[in-house]
Amino acid sequence: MRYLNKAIWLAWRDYKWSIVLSIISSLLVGVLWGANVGAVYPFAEVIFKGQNLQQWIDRETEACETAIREGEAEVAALVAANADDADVASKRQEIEGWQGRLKSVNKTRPWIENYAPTSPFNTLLCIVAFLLVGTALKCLFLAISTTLMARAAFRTSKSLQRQFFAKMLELRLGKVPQGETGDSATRVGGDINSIGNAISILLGKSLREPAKMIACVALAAYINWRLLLLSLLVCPIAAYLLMTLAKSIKRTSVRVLEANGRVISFFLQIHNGYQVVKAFGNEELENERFYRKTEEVLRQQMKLEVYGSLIRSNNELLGIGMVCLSLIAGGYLVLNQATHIFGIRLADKAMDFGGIMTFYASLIAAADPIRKLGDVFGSIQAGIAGSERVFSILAAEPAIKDPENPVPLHDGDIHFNNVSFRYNENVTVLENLDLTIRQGEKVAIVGPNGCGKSTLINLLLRFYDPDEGAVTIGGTNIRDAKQHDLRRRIGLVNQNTVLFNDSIEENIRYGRLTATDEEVAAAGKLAEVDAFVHTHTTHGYKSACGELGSALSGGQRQRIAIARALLKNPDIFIFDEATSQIDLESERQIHAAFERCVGDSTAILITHRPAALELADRIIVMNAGQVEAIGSHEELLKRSRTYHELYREEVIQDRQAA
Ligand SMILES: Nc1ncnc2c1ncn2[C@@H]1O[C@H](COP(=O)(O)OP(=O)(O)OP(=O)(O)O)[C@@H](O)[C@H]1O
Repeated sequence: MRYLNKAIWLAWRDYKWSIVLSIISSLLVGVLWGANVGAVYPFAEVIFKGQNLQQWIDRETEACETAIREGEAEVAALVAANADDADVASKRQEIEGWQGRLKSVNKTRPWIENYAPTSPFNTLLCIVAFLLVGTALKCLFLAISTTLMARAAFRTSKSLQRQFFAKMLELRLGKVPQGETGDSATRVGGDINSIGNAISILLGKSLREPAKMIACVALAAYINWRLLLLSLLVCPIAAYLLMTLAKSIKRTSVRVLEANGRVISFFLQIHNGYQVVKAFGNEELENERFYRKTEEVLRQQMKLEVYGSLIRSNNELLGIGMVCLSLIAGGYLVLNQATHIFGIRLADKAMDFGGIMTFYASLIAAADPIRKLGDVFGSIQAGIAGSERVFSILAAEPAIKDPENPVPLHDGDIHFNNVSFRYNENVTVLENLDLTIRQGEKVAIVGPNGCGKSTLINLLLRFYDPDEGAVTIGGTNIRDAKQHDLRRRIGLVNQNTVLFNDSIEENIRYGRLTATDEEVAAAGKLAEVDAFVHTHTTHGYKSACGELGSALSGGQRQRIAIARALLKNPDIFIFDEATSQIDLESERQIHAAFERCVGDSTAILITHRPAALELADRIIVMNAGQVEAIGSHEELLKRSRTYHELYREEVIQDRQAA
């Protein structure tokens, strides 16, 4: 509940007035509900007996006065006969009951005499009009209450979604476990919606229905509080069952959310990797796996349904239990015109027909909100479960943070200073690595697969922080600068080029959102996007790239990525080459584009390709997380065994490809 309270506090902070007005409207709904039930009394007492209100008040006054007179006579007789004190006190209490009743009748009398209609039929019309107006007003306040609360709840859940999105971007850096995509998708979708739903129910229905219930219970208490207490005897048992079920509902709600996350993760994985599934003919297997995952959701959802129906039954039985107890006891009192059952006083004075009918009506009317509250339990528990999952993410500290007092970065050489790094405890990826890349220099980094080349770039971009050592630019540790200040200087074209599902033009503009159409076109031209955009696409730069750039080839995607990085006008250009996706002609075009685009910037090229090595002033050979050798192509062929091997393999591959 602690986390759901946080969500409620957020709603309160931002939408106070909506909530206040909604709560006032809810309370008015309750009052009007009780008032409508109160109309049963005049129906039973006045209309059924064919009287008007004036006749009724006269009859009431006479009945009270007679009862008081007879009671006082009985008390006098009891005192004279030296009867038991308790009997005398009990009789006196009864007289006080009638006196109280007479007092209220006398208070009402002027109103009835001045304003009430004189014929029974007109009295009936007035009661019907009161019912109609009361119900119309109740509907109006209900609409106001639900609309205002929905506004506050939905806006809060949208704001939570925005916070979650920003947090997700913040948290995706560094060595924190990232969780499954589907799980995050479930949190930002289903979980946050369940929070909104719970806020709306907690501050709406959960106040409105009890308000209705309280109004009815208050009316019942006014008529006969002792009988009401007797009716409420079933409440503790029902409350205990409710608490037990609430715990189970919360636990199961968490399981439903988690299982749903797994279904979505699996769906996304197969959705993206469908070609592999098809190519290996594993459709049956994946259908079977998906079936099992959805079965798990179904199992938990069915459990939730059973708990929900148990809560509804519990509440319904509570309502009917209250009514049954009062039916038996109240029926006995009225039929026997008694005030005691088994020697226990249950009424101040003998109850009349109208009184007991209104009492029953108010208990039945109180049972309806109790039944409705049965439905809200599941939603509130789902909201509690959802809020725990969402707020635990919102409260998480990012692994990569800006320093409290950031210093500005200046252009200059890049130093990897005795850097060691591991993604997990067991495997060291970079070990005591020292490397300097001079400002404006073009270097190529080569090395066998998995030797840590991309990791080096990840550290330079501060996607991770080194475990030991430091990365500096122009003598400043990049950890002392703002992340934005660092990354705005770097243009990245990485191995798995990610394009968004937008036009080619907009994907290029992503490098600098303020770039004009002309600047975008110029970057496209320089990066050789022009070479395919006019011949291979239907709408030129306006053509869509497809989801993750799926409508384009690997080489085309990389050229768009180069144009995008170029538009940023970076000080440092990083090009992590995905050689496997690209044929020799595309590779040539990409290298030409790269050479033209880099200009005076520092350029780091991660490649295996012999052709690309010609673009570099120096070649850095990495092996097993360390710099093994640095030099020109000719020097390295002589000095570095690793380089020699790599070069030979690539040249053979190129020959075969040609
Ligand atoms: N996010 C990660 N979590 C855990 N281990 C990782 C992660 N990324 C890379 N590694 C591991 O770190 C090592 C270095 O990976 P890196 O991507 O830096 O190699 P690389 O030299 O760029 O390889 P390639 O030439 O194949 O791209 C590999 O053993 C890899 O399995």
